[in-house]
Amino acid sequence: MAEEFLATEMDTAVRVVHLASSLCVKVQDKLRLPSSTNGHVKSKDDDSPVTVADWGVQAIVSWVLAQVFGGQNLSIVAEEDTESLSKAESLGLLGAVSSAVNEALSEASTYGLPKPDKPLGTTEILEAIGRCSSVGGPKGRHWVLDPVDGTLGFVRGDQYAVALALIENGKVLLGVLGCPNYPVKKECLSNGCNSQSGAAGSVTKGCVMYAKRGSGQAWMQPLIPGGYPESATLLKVSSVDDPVLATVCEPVERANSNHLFTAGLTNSMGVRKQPMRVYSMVKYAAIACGDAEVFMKFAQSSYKEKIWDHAAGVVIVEEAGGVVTDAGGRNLDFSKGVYLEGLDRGIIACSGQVLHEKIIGAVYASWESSSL
Ligand SMILES: Nc1ncnc2c1ncn2[C@@H]1O[C@H](COP(=O)(O)OS(=O)(=O)O)[C@@H](OP(=O)(O)O)[C@H]1O
Ligand SMILES: [Mg+2]
Ligand SMILES: [Mg+2]
Ligand SMILES: [Mg+2]
Repeated sequence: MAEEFLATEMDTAVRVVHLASSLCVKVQDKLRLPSSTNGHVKSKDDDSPVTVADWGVQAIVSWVLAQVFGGQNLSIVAEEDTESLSKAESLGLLGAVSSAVNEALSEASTYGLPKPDKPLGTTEILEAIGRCSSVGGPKGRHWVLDPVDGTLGFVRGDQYAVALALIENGKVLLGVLGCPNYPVKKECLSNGCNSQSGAAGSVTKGCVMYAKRGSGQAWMQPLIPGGYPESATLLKVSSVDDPVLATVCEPVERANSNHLFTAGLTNSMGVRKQPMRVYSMVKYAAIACGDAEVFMKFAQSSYKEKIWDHAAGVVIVEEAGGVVTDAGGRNLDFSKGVYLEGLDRGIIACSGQVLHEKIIGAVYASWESSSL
Protein backbone atom coordinates (compact mmCIF):
# COMPACT_ATOMS: atom_id res chain seq x y z
CA MET A 1 0.00 0.00 0.00
CA ALA A 2 1.29 3.48 -0.84
CA GLU A 3 2.43 5.46 2.16
CA GLU A 4 0.06 8.18 3.21
CA PHE A 5 0.92 11.58 1.71
CA LEU A 6 3.33 13.50 3.97
CA ALA A 7 3.17 10.77 6.63
CA THR A 8 6.85 11.04 7.62
CA GLU A 9 6.83 14.83 7.48
CA MET A 10 3.73 15.09 9.68
CA ASP A 11 4.89 12.46 12.14
CA THR A 12 8.37 13.96 12.48
CA ALA A 13 7.00 17.50 12.84
CA VAL A 14 4.56 16.49 15.60
CA ARG A 15 7.18 14.51 17.51
CA VAL A 16 9.83 17.22 17.31
CA VAL A 17 7.34 19.84 18.49
CA HIS A 18 6.60 17.63 21.52
CA LEU A 19 10.33 17.41 22.22
CA ALA A 20 10.79 21.15 21.67
CA SER A 21 7.87 21.92 23.96
CA SER A 22 9.48 19.86 26.72
CA LEU A 23 12.65 21.94 26.34
CA CYS A 24 10.59 25.13 26.64
CA VAL A 25 8.79 23.93 29.77
CA LYS A 26 12.14 23.32 31.49
CA VAL A 27 13.60 26.67 30.45
CA GLN A 28 10.45 28.55 31.47
CA ASP A 29 10.50 26.82 34.85
CA LYS A 30 14.10 27.96 35.33
CA LEU A 31 13.16 31.54 34.46
CA ARG A 32 10.57 31.44 37.22
CA LEU A 33 13.14 30.64 39.90
CA PRO A 34 13.92 33.67 42.06
CA SER A 35 17.61 32.80 41.75
CA SER A 36 17.45 33.06 37.96
CA THR A 37 20.06 35.55 36.78
CA ASN A 38 18.08 36.21 33.62
CA GLY A 39 21.16 35.21 31.69
CA HIS A 40 18.70 33.13 29.71
CA VAL A 41 17.06 36.21 28.19
CA LYS A 42 18.63 38.72 25.77
CA SER A 43 17.30 41.75 23.94
CA LYS A 44 17.41 41.85 20.16
CA ASP A 45 18.09 45.02 18.12
CA ASP A 46 14.36 45.78 18.01
CA ASP A 47 14.21 45.37 21.82
CA SER A 48 12.21 42.15 21.56
CA PRO A 49 13.41 39.29 23.79
CA VAL A 50 15.15 36.10 22.71
CA THR A 51 15.96 33.28 25.10
CA VAL A 52 17.81 30.02 25.52
CA ALA A 53 14.54 28.34 24.52
CA ASP A 54 14.27 30.21 21.18
CA TRP A 55 17.79 29.14 20.14
CA GLY A 56 17.49 25.73 21.75
CA VAL A 57 14.27 24.84 19.94
CA GLN A 58 15.64 26.11 16.63
CA ALA A 59 18.73 23.92 17.12
CA ILE A 60 16.85 20.71 17.92
CA VAL A 61 14.22 21.13 15.20
CA SER A 62 16.91 21.87 12.63
CA TRP A 63 19.07 18.95 13.80
CA VAL A 64 16.19 16.46 13.79
CA LEU A 65 14.87 17.56 10.37
CA ALA A 66 18.38 17.22 8.94
CA GLN A 67 18.71 13.70 10.42
CA VAL A 68 15.35 12.55 9.08
CA PHE A 69 15.24 14.30 5.69
CA GLY A 70 18.97 14.86 5.01
CA GLY A 71 20.74 18.19 5.35
CA GLN A 72 21.56 18.63 1.64
CA ASN A 73 18.41 20.10 0.18
CA LEU A 74 16.78 21.05 3.45
CA SER A 75 15.31 24.54 3.46
CA ILE A 76 14.30 25.97 6.84
CA VAL A 77 12.97 29.50 7.29
CA ALA A 78 13.16 30.38 10.98
CA GLU A 79 13.21 33.41 13.20
CA GLU A 80 16.53 33.22 15.02
CA ASP A 81 20.12 33.60 13.85
CA THR A 82 23.50 32.98 15.46
CA GLU A 83 24.90 36.50 15.36
CA SER A 84 24.66 37.49 19.00
CA LEU A 85 25.07 33.89 20.21
CA SER A 86 28.44 33.57 18.43
CA LYS A 87 29.99 36.60 20.11
CA ALA A 88 32.77 36.05 22.63
CA GLU A 89 30.72 37.64 25.41
CA SER A 90 27.89 35.14 24.80
CA LEU A 91 29.89 32.12 25.90
CA GLY A 92 27.75 31.62 29.01
CA LEU A 93 24.56 31.90 27.00
CA LEU A 94 25.84 29.45 24.38
CA GLY A 95 26.69 27.06 27.20
CA ALA A 96 23.13 27.31 28.51
CA VAL A 97 21.73 26.69 25.00
CA SER A 98 24.06 23.71 24.64
CA SER A 99 22.91 22.20 27.96
CA ALA A 100 19.23 22.68 27.10
CA VAL A 101 19.68 21.18 23.60
CA ASN A 102 21.66 18.17 24.78
CA GLU A 103 19.30 17.50 27.66
CA ALA A 104 16.37 17.52 25.24
CA LEU A 105 18.12 15.43 22.57
CA SER A 106 19.14 12.83 25.16
CA GLU A 107 15.40 12.05 25.42
CA ALA A 108 14.76 12.09 21.65
CA SER A 109 14.30 8.33 21.36
CA THR A 110 11.47 8.45 23.92
CA TYR A 111 9.72 10.63 21.35
CA GLY A 112 10.54 8.23 18.50
CA LEU A 113 13.16 10.59 17.08
CA PRO A 114 16.84 10.12 16.20
CA LYS A 115 19.32 10.87 18.94
CA PRO A 116 22.97 11.93 18.56
CA ASP A 117 25.65 9.35 19.47
CA LYS A 118 27.27 11.87 21.77
CA PRO A 119 26.25 15.33 22.98
CA LEU A 120 26.37 18.00 20.26
CA GLY A 121 29.27 20.44 20.48
CA THR A 122 28.69 24.18 20.35
CA THR A 123 29.91 24.30 16.73
CA GLU A 124 27.28 21.73 15.70
CA ILE A 125 24.63 23.62 17.64
CA LEU A 126 25.53 26.93 15.98
CA GLU A 127 25.53 25.14 12.61
CA ALA A 128 22.05 23.74 13.25
CA ILE A 129 20.70 27.17 14.22
CA GLY A 130 22.48 28.87 11.32
CA ARG A 131 21.16 26.34 8.79
CA CYS A 132 17.69 27.86 9.18
CA SER A 133 18.48 30.97 7.15
CA SER A 134 16.46 30.07 4.07
CA VAL A 135 14.23 32.85 2.78
CA GLY A 136 11.52 30.56 1.39
CA GLY A 137 9.81 31.67 -1.80
CA PRO A 138 7.35 30.48 -4.45
CA LYS A 139 9.06 27.23 -5.46
CA GLY A 140 9.96 24.06 -3.61
CA ARG A 141 9.58 22.85 -0.06
CA HIS A 142 10.40 25.04 2.91
CA TRP A 143 10.03 24.25 6.59
CA VAL A 144 8.91 27.33 8.51
CA LEU A 145 9.72 27.59 12.19
CA ASP A 146 8.99 30.04 14.96
CA PRO A 147 10.90 28.31 17.76
CA VAL A 148 9.16 30.33 20.45
CA ASP A 149 6.29 32.51 19.33
CA GLY A 150 5.22 34.99 21.96
CA THR A 151 8.64 35.16 23.59
CA LEU A 152 7.31 38.02 25.69
CA GLY A 153 4.61 35.73 27.06
CA PHE A 154 7.23 33.03 27.58
CA VAL A 155 9.48 35.25 29.73
CA ARG A 156 6.45 36.49 31.65
CA GLY A 157 5.49 32.92 32.54
CA ASP A 158 2.44 33.09 30.30
CA GLN A 159 1.26 31.69 26.94
CA TYR A 160 3.62 30.95 24.05
CA ALA A 161 3.82 28.47 21.18
CA VAL A 162 6.31 26.41 19.22
CA ALA A 163 5.21 26.68 15.58
CA LEU A 164 6.38 24.47 12.73
CA ALA A 165 4.90 24.35 9.22
CA LEU A 166 5.82 22.95 5.83
CA ILE A 167 5.25 25.05 2.74
CA GLU A 168 5.40 23.68 -0.80
CA ASN A 169 5.19 25.93 -3.84
CA GLY A 170 3.83 28.71 -1.67
CA LYS A 171 1.06 26.65 0.00
CA VAL A 172 1.09 25.55 3.63
CA LEU A 173 0.92 21.74 3.56
CA LEU A 174 0.99 21.07 7.27
CA GLY A 175 1.21 22.90 10.55
CA VAL A 176 2.02 21.97 14.14
CA LEU A 177 1.58 24.16 17.20
CA GLY A 178 3.02 23.24 20.57
CA CYS A 179 1.17 25.13 23.28
CA PRO A 180 2.75 24.06 26.59
CA ASN A 181 0.61 26.37 28.73
CA TYR A 182 -2.69 25.83 26.90
CA PRO A 183 -5.15 25.46 29.78
CA VAL A 184 -8.07 23.15 30.25
CA LYS A 185 -10.13 26.13 31.41
CA LYS A 186 -10.37 28.78 28.74
CA GLU A 187 -10.51 31.63 31.34
CA CYS A 188 -6.88 30.83 32.08
CA LEU A 189 -5.81 31.69 28.53
CA SER A 190 -5.66 35.40 29.22
CA ASN A 191 -4.93 35.49 32.92
CA GLY A 192 -2.22 32.94 33.41
CA CYS A 193 -3.70 30.53 36.02
CA ASN A 194 -0.17 29.33 36.56
CA SER A 195 -0.91 25.99 38.21
CA GLN A 196 1.15 23.13 36.79
CA SER A 197 -0.95 20.06 37.29
CA GLY A 198 -4.04 18.83 39.05
CA ALA A 199 -4.55 16.16 41.69
CA ALA A 200 -2.19 13.18 41.56
CA GLY A 201 -0.12 14.89 38.88
CA SER A 202 -2.87 14.75 36.23
CA VAL A 203 -2.08 17.05 33.35
CA THR A 204 -4.19 20.17 33.31
CA LYS A 205 -2.44 22.13 30.62
CA GLY A 206 -0.34 21.80 27.54
CA CYS A 207 -1.06 20.37 24.10
CA VAL A 208 0.18 19.96 20.58
CA MET A 209 -2.23 20.72 17.72
CA TYR A 210 -1.64 19.73 14.12
CA ALA A 211 -3.29 19.52 10.71
CA LYS A 212 -2.55 18.53 7.15
CA ARG A 213 -3.88 20.65 4.30
CA GLY A 214 -6.97 19.21 2.63
CA SER A 215 -7.57 16.54 5.27
CA GLY A 216 -10.54 18.36 6.79
CA GLN A 217 -9.20 17.36 10.18
CA ALA A 218 -7.17 19.04 12.89
CA TRP A 219 -5.93 17.12 15.90
CA MET A 220 -4.86 17.77 19.47
CA GLN A 221 -2.61 15.67 21.67
CA PRO A 222 -1.90 16.29 25.33
CA LEU A 223 1.63 17.27 26.25
CA ILE A 224 2.87 14.63 28.63
CA PRO A 225 6.09 15.02 30.60
CA GLY A 226 8.97 12.98 29.19
CA GLY A 227 7.21 11.20 26.36
CA TYR A 228 4.95 10.95 23.35
CA PRO A 229 1.19 10.48 23.94
CA GLU A 230 -0.79 7.53 22.61
CA SER A 231 -3.92 9.41 21.75
CA ALA A 232 -5.18 12.39 19.76
CA THR A 233 -8.58 14.04 19.65
CA LEU A 234 -10.25 15.84 16.76
CA LEU A 235 -10.57 19.59 16.98
CA LYS A 236 -13.63 21.49 15.93
CA VAL A 237 -14.24 25.21 15.71
CA SER A 238 -17.08 26.85 17.63
CA SER A 239 -20.51 26.93 16.00
CA VAL A 240 -21.28 30.39 17.45
CA ASP A 241 -21.91 32.82 14.62
CA ASP A 242 -23.60 35.64 16.52
CA PRO A 243 -21.13 38.46 17.39
CA VAL A 244 -23.05 39.04 20.62
CA LEU A 245 -21.85 35.68 21.91
CA ALA A 246 -18.41 35.70 20.32
CA THR A 247 -15.06 35.72 22.11
CA VAL A 248 -12.55 37.85 20.23
CA CYS A 249 -8.84 37.45 20.85
CA GLU A 250 -5.99 39.76 20.00
CA PRO A 251 -2.31 40.36 20.88
CA VAL A 252 -1.52 41.52 24.41
CA GLU A 253 0.77 44.37 23.41
CA ARG A 254 -0.66 47.57 21.96
CA ALA A 255 2.50 47.92 19.90
CA ASN A 256 1.61 44.72 18.04
CA SER A 257 -2.03 45.41 17.23
CA ASN A 258 -4.32 48.42 17.36
CA HIS A 259 -6.58 47.73 20.34
CA LEU A 260 -8.58 50.91 19.80
CA PHE A 261 -9.46 49.97 16.23
CA THR A 262 -10.54 46.44 17.13
CA ALA A 263 -12.57 47.79 20.09
CA GLY A 264 -14.46 50.14 17.77
CA LEU A 265 -14.95 47.36 15.26
CA THR A 266 -16.26 44.78 17.71
CA ASN A 267 -18.44 47.40 19.38
CA SER A 268 -20.03 48.24 16.03
CA MET A 269 -20.83 44.53 15.58
CA GLY A 270 -22.46 44.17 18.98
CA VAL A 271 -19.73 42.03 20.56
CA ARG A 272 -20.34 42.09 24.33
CA LYS A 273 -17.43 40.15 25.80
CA GLN A 274 -14.17 41.84 26.69
CA PRO A 275 -11.36 40.98 24.24
CA MET A 276 -9.28 37.98 25.24
CA ARG A 277 -5.67 39.16 25.03
CA VAL A 278 -3.33 36.23 24.59
CA TYR A 279 0.33 36.03 23.64
CA SER A 280 1.41 34.09 20.56
CA MET A 281 -0.21 31.76 18.05
CA VAL A 282 -2.14 30.25 20.93
CA LYS A 283 -4.81 32.64 19.58
CA TYR A 284 -5.07 30.46 16.45
CA ALA A 285 -5.15 27.41 18.71
CA ALA A 286 -8.06 28.91 20.66
CA ILE A 287 -10.06 29.33 17.44
CA ALA A 288 -9.23 25.83 16.21
CA CYS A 289 -10.45 24.14 19.36
CA GLY A 290 -13.56 26.26 19.85
CA ASP A 291 -12.44 28.34 22.87
CA ALA A 292 -12.77 31.59 20.89
CA GLU A 293 -14.48 32.64 17.68
CA VAL A 294 -12.33 35.47 16.33
CA PHE A 295 -8.66 36.47 16.26
CA MET A 296 -7.74 39.84 14.82
CA LYS A 297 -4.36 41.51 14.47
CA PHE A 298 -3.90 44.98 13.02
CA ALA A 299 -0.21 45.85 13.23
CA GLN A 300 1.16 49.29 12.43
CA SER A 301 1.26 49.88 8.67
CA SER A 302 5.07 50.02 8.75
CA TYR A 303 5.26 46.47 10.16
CA LYS A 304 5.44 43.49 7.81
CA GLU A 305 4.05 40.22 9.15
CA LYS A 306 6.37 37.22 8.91
CA ILE A 307 5.33 33.81 7.60
CA TRP A 308 6.52 31.94 10.72
CA ASP A 309 4.08 33.90 12.88
CA HIS A 310 1.08 32.53 10.95
CA ALA A 311 1.74 29.48 8.74
CA ALA A 312 1.09 26.73 11.29
CA GLY A 313 -1.88 28.51 12.88
CA VAL A 314 -3.61 29.20 9.57
CA VAL A 315 -3.66 25.59 8.34
CA ILE A 316 -4.80 24.28 11.74
CA VAL A 317 -7.69 26.77 11.94
CA GLU A 318 -8.73 26.11 8.33
CA GLU A 319 -8.70 22.33 8.69
CA ALA A 320 -10.67 22.60 11.94
CA GLY A 321 -13.37 24.39 9.95
CA GLY A 322 -12.38 28.06 10.31
CA VAL A 323 -11.51 30.85 7.90
CA VAL A 324 -8.35 33.01 7.82
CA THR A 325 -7.79 35.96 5.49
CA ASP A 326 -6.40 39.47 5.48
CA ALA A 327 -8.77 42.35 6.15
CA GLY A 328 -9.65 42.49 2.44
CA GLY A 329 -10.88 38.88 2.58
CA ARG A 330 -7.92 37.44 0.65
CA ASN A 331 -5.95 34.35 1.62
CA LEU A 332 -2.55 35.00 3.19
CA ASP A 333 0.26 34.65 0.65
CA PHE A 334 3.05 32.39 1.89
CA SER A 335 4.85 32.33 -1.48
CA LYS A 336 6.75 35.59 -1.36
CA GLY A 337 9.56 34.76 1.05
CA VAL A 338 9.91 35.67 4.69
CA TYR A 339 7.12 38.24 4.74
CA LEU A 340 3.39 38.02 4.07
CA GLU A 341 3.71 40.47 1.17
CA GLY A 342 0.61 42.27 -0.01
CA LEU A 343 -1.26 41.79 3.25
CA ASP A 344 -4.28 44.05 3.29
CA ARG A 345 -4.25 45.89 6.65
CA GLY A 346 -4.52 43.02 9.11
CA ILE A 347 -5.33 39.40 9.81
CA ILE A 348 -8.75 37.99 10.58
CA ALA A 349 -9.20 34.40 11.71
CA CYS A 350 -12.72 33.20 12.40
CA SER A 351 -14.51 30.06 13.45
CA GLY A 352 -16.79 30.28 10.42
CA GLN A 353 -17.84 32.03 7.23
CA VAL A 354 -20.81 33.91 8.71
CA LEU A 355 -18.80 35.71 11.40
CA HIS A 356 -15.97 36.26 8.98
CA GLU A 357 -18.18 38.04 6.46
CA LYS A 358 -19.63 40.24 9.21
CA ILE A 359 -16.15 41.23 10.36
CA ILE A 360 -14.88 42.00 6.87
CA GLY A 361 -17.95 44.18 6.38
CA ALA A 362 -17.34 45.94 9.69
CA VAL A 363 -13.69 46.58 8.79
CA TYR A 364 -14.80 48.32 5.62
CA ALA A 365 -17.26 50.42 7.56
CA SER A 366 -14.80 51.34 10.34
CA TRP A 367 -11.61 51.82 8.37
CA GLU A 368 -12.31 55.29 7.05
CA SER A 369 -12.84 56.65 10.54
CA SER A 370 -9.65 55.06 11.92
CA SER A 371 -6.22 56.62 11.70
CA LEU A 372 -4.24 53.43 11.01
N1 LIG B 1 5.65 45.90 15.87
C1 LIG B 1 5.09 44.71 15.72
N2 LIG B 1 3.83 44.62 15.28
C2 LIG B 1 3.26 43.43 15.14
N3 LIG B 1 3.85 42.26 15.41
C3 LIG B 1 5.11 42.28 15.85
C4 LIG B 1 5.79 43.51 16.02
N4 LIG B 1 7.03 43.23 16.48
C5 LIG B 1 7.11 41.89 16.58
N5 LIG B 1 5.95 41.32 16.19
C6 LIG B 1 5.64 39.90 16.06
O1 LIG B 1 4.55 39.59 16.90
C7 LIG B 1 4.80 38.30 17.47
C8 LIG B 1 4.09 38.22 18.77
O2 LIG B 1 2.75 38.37 18.50
P1 LIG B 1 1.70 38.25 19.63
O3 LIG B 1 0.38 38.11 18.99
O4 LIG B 1 2.15 37.18 20.57
O5 LIG B 1 1.81 39.65 20.36
S1 LIG B 1 1.67 39.97 21.89
O6 LIG B 1 2.96 39.69 22.53
O7 LIG B 1 0.54 39.20 22.44
O8 LIG B 1 1.37 41.40 21.92
C9 LIG B 1 6.29 38.24 17.62
O9 LIG B 1 6.68 36.88 17.58
P2 LIG B 1 7.87 36.35 18.51
O10 LIG B 1 9.06 37.24 18.21
O11 LIG B 1 8.07 34.98 17.98
O12 LIG B 1 7.43 36.41 19.92
C10 LIG B 1 6.80 39.03 16.45
O13 LIG B 1 7.11 38.27 15.34
MG1 LIG C 1 6.58 34.85 16.47
MG1 LIG D 1 9.66 33.69 17.98
MG1 LIG E 1 10.95 37.06 18.45
